[in-house]
Amino acid sequence: MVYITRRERFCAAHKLYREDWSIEKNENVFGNCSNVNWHGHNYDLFVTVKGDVNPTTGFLIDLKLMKTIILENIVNKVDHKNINLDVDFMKDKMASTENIAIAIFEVLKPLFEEQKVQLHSIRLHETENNYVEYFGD
Ligand SMILES: Nc1nc2c(c(=O)[nH]1)N=C([C@H](O)[C@H](O)COP(=O)(O)OP(=O)(O)OP(=O)(O)O)CN2
Repeated sequence: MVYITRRERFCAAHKLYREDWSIEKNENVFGNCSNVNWHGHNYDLFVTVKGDVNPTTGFLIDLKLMKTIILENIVNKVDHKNINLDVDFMKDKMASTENIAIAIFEVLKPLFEEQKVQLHSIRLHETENNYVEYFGD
């Protein structure tokens, strides 16, 4: 079993905020991440797939194909967007790093299965110091 990883980057705005709570309660729970007028991050996204190497090509999957799948289905939808408002796969979800990573995994899993490789993990860095890894279970 071989693992291969592609990194992509995107910039996006969000806030951690529940509409059914007061501004004060949001501030108590989410701190400055609840700022009503949004804030942004430069996200680093690491997508890892696993499988067997094709003996003819030496590839697990063509990295150019991996790039295209990630760009078309994730990055083009989130880059320079508002995650709370603009992103279909984040509709009605809290825009935490955990939830974004899980949602990305759910979008990409079947697309890589079509290519006969298995999605192993999503690693999403929201800041230099904070990141989430999701393995699908
Ligand atoms: N469990 C989670 N906790 C927090 C999340 C999250 O997505 N999941 N998100 C945030 C904020 O949006 C943001 O990530 C934190 O910003 P900040 O504290 O500025 O992060 P830094 O790494 O830059 O902070 P340092 O304290 O300077 O390391 C908060 N919590």
